Amino acid sequence: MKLFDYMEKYDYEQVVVCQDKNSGLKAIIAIHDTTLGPALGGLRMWTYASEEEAFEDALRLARGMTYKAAAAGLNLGGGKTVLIGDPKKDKSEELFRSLGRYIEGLNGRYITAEDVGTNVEDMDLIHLETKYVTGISPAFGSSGNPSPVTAFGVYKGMKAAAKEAFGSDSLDGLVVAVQGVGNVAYSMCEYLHKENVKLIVTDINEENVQRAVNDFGAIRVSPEEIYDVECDIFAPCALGGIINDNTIERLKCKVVAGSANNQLREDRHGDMLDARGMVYAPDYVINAGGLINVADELLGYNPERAMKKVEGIYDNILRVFEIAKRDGIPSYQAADRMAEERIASLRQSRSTFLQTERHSLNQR
Ligand SMILES: NC(=O)c1ccc[n+]([C@@H]2O[C@H](COP(=O)([O-])OP(=O)(O)OC[C@H]3O[C@@H](n4cnc5c(N)ncnc54)[C@H](O)[C@@H]3O)[C@@H](O)[C@H]2O)c1
Ligand SMILES: CC(C)C[C@H](N)C(=O)O
Repeated sequence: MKLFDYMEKYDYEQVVVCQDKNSGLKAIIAIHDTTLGPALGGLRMWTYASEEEAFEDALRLARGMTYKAAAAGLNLGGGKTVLIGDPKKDKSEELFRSLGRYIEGLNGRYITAEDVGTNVEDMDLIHLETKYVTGISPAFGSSGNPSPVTAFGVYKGMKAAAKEAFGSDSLDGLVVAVQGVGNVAYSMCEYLHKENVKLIVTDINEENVQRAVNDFGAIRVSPEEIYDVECDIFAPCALGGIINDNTIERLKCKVVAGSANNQLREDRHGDMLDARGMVYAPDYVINAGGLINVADELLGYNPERAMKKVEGIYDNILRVFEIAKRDGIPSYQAADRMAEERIASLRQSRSTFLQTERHSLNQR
């Protein structure tokens, strides 16, 4: 990847490469766009096969956060951090504190939170070095683990997608195939199980599969089989890029709705879903619950207020389908349009000069 070409193509503001030999820190903080506010996005810890893969992931995920915040109506920009390492073996206090110092150095341009491979304890370590971290322990007045709230939003968004596809938002009796039953999907399955959904699950982590089988009577399949099962809704809840040339032909569902970020490997895969008459609930609209929840910390965290906003994902998903029909475009494009229009209109209004301390003549 040619870094500057890629940054210019999607108009990224900044990429920070963090290295600390002592703690083993190798991390990339990508800030995509801060028109709407500070870039808020999670910290992913993953065993990337190459540095290039890590850069690509950070950049793609950061841009996704810009769109997620804009579409959710939040006053936040988009950013993300990837930390190269194995979350099962490579975590240490020094590692997260070292990263915390880099985040502090950005002076609030970027605020972090949990993502795949990180948890509340990791955020608490980062918090020892910087206030620019959300999703820390509730004892600090924070919102804690965002995953159950993300799950609630995905559940609500899935109901909206069912309404579009089947004419009713009841999920009772439907079959949902879930790829990856980790933090978000486990809580999502709880909601689905209560609504009498038949669950088919897969995961590369045997413990997680077993938990879903035991707790929700889910049927297990292998990670490869999940694309071939007969189901009403396919819920991608693991990693990105899984809607692609190899998988679309195999899917036997009417709806794709899940928590994973960057589900479409390329935009054209959204066109392919549309051409096959499938209802796709755009990833960053349906999975915004965790972001909405941690963003509420910036106002002084109020769980009732946050959950009320997360419920709005139902209407937001319906709004995306409306725009898609109105403009004759696939749903992923409709979501992009909704987000881009909000950023463009606020960019315009922010061009008005506002006096700040920095410009004050009193400073002379
Ligand atoms: N946690 C949040 O609040 C949140 C918010 C928005 C989006 N997301 C996105 O949702 C997805 C899941 O997040 P999470 O926090 O639940 O992560 P997690 O790590 O707890 O869960 C992911 C699960 O997917 C499994 N998995 C990985 N590769 C797989 C494969 N090829 N096949 C089957 N299973 C596989 C993992 O073993 C794990 O159990 C991620 O894409 C994340 O970026 C999470
Ligand atoms: C801010 C966090 C809750 C980010 C979350 N991992 C997401 O992708 O939305």
